[in-house]
Amino acid sequence: MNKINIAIDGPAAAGKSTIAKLVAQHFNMIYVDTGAMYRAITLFYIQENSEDFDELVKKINLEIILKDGQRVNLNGEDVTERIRENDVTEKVSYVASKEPVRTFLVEEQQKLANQKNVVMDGRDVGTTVLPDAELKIYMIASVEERANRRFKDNELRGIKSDIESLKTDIERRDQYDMNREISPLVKAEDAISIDTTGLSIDEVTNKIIELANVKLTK
Ligand SMILES: Nc1ncnc2c1ncn2[C@@H]1O[C@H](COP(=O)(O)OP(=O)(O)O)[C@@H](O)[C@H]1O
Ligand SMILES: Nc1ccn([C@@H]2O[C@H](COP(=O)(O)OP(=O)(O)O)[C@@H](O)[C@H]2O)c(=O)n1
Repeated sequence: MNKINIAIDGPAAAGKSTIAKLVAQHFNMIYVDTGAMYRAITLFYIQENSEDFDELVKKINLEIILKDGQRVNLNGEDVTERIRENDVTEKVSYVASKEPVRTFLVEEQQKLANQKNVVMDGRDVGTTVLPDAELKIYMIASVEERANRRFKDNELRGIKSDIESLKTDIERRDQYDMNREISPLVKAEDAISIDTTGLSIDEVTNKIIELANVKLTK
């Protein structure tokens, strides 16, 4: 069976990471959550309290550990859970819009995928990081559905939130991500759009496995 890369892009809480992990498990592929990398650099930005992004990307020591699910180490400290907290969520779209940050992380992400056999999720994977990915998915869901999903997530993580403010945050980040200058969130021309509103995790996962099998048997 030949090797492929799968790119899954879309707005916050569309279901990208959950489905990407399951697809990667099914095909024994490597799973990369690019959002976690932007969150980690945002945490560093908060810690350093500096707007000098050229300096930040030079100083940061970011380590992505890709086994049994992705762990993220920032300057030697495991921050995999910490980067999900509200202070990071509030700033990540701003930090992710900065050119030095994007150049640095896109290069890191491309290194992770150069052996192929990667399922990578984010906002610009199919357009910028892996434009030659054999399968590209653009995953969406209604704001209502995504706020409800993120609310349940936060409850499980012990993070305080409410549906209305989650809806506002999700719409804010959607707008920020879609309207920024550098590699905005947009559906790649050759991406297949999947609206997961009302679909179960299994239904979405099986759909992508089906699409991937077509590519793998070519
Ligand atoms: N099709 C689906 N139906 C119901 N819940 C889903 C579905 N896909 C994902 N979820 C749940 O929604 C939440 C957000 O999904 P996640 O994969 O983190 O989204 P994203 O990576 O796009 O931000 C998770 O709790 C996940 O279990
Ligand atoms: N490839 C990517 C991934 C994330 N991001 C940014 O990082 C933020 C957090 O990504 P995420 O996937 O962890 O966020 P959720 O969609 O899971 O809430 C997004 O809102 C984007 O602003 C990006 O710019 N490019």
